[in-house]
Amino acid sequence: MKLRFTKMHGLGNDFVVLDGVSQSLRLSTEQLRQIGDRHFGIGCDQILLVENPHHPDADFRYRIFNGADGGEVEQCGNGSRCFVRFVHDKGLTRKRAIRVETAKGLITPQLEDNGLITVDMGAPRFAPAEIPFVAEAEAISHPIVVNGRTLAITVVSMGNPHAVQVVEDVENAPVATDGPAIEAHPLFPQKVNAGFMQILSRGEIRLRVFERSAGETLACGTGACAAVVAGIRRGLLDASVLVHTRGGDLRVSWAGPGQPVLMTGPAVTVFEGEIEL
Ligand SMILES: N[C@H](CCC[C@H](N)C(=O)O)C(=O)O
Repeated sequence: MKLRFTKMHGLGNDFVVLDGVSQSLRLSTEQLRQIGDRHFGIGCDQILLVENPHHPDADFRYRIFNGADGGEVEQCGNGSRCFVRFVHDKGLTRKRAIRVETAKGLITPQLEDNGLITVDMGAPRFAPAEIPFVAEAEAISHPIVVNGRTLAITVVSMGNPHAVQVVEDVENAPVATDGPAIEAHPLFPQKVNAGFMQILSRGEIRLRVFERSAGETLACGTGACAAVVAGIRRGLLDASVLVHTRGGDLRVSWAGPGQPVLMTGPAVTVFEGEIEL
C-alpha cells in the first residue's frame, strides 16, 4: 500500500502525520512500528493519525501512537500543535481554534497570529487511579525506590501518565538510568513518562523527559504541562512558566485545580513523502 505522510516536529519531538480524513486508513501495530523505525522505516517519536470525529462537539479526532512499538497512547502535547499546522496546511479546515477529540477527552488547539500554537490541554488529574499509580491516597509527592535510591515524585495525568521529580541540574541528572527504571516501575501499571525538572526561578524551569515507550525526547509537551503543574502544587512555581527543553522553549500556564493547562509553542513541517507499506 502506498502511504502519503508529512514529517513534522514540535521542538525536535518528531512525528509522522497521516491524513485519515481524505482517505480511510487502517494500520496494524506492526505497520505503525515500521513507520516509526528510524532505520528500516521513516522514523519518528510518535505517529499522529488525523480522522473525522466521533464526538458531536469535535471538528476532528486525532490518535497518537508511539513510534518505537506502535502502541496507542492517550495524549501528545507537541503533537497537538503539529496537528493544527497540518489540518490548516492541508486545507482540512479554515478554523483557527479547533475542537479535537483524543483518547482522553477534548483539547482545543488554536493557531495564533504569530504562527505559534496555544493548546488548552484540559485539566490535570491527580487521583492515583486516574494516573494510574498504585498508592493509598492522592499526595503532592510520593516516595518511590529507583535504582536503590528513594525519589520524591509528583504524579500527574495530562491524559497520559507523568512522574515528575525536581533535580539540581538537568544536565547531570541520571536520565539514562533512572528514566527507564521509573518508566517501568511496578507502581505504574501502564508505565509512565519520567520528568526531570530544574527550577531556575518561580517563572522558569529546565526540563528533560524520558518518555514512555520512546526514551528521552528533545521535548515533551504533556511532560512540560505535568512539570509546571507539579511545581505549582509543590509551591515552587507561579502560574505562568517558561519551560526550556533540549529542543527549545514552551510557555505553560495553569490557574489551579480544575482549570485547564495552556501550552504555547511552535510546530514545523519538515517534508512530505510517500512510503510503500
Ligand atoms: N510517550 C508519551 C506520548 C507522547 C507524548 C509527548 N511526545 C508529548 O509531546 O506530550 C506516552 O507514552 O504517554
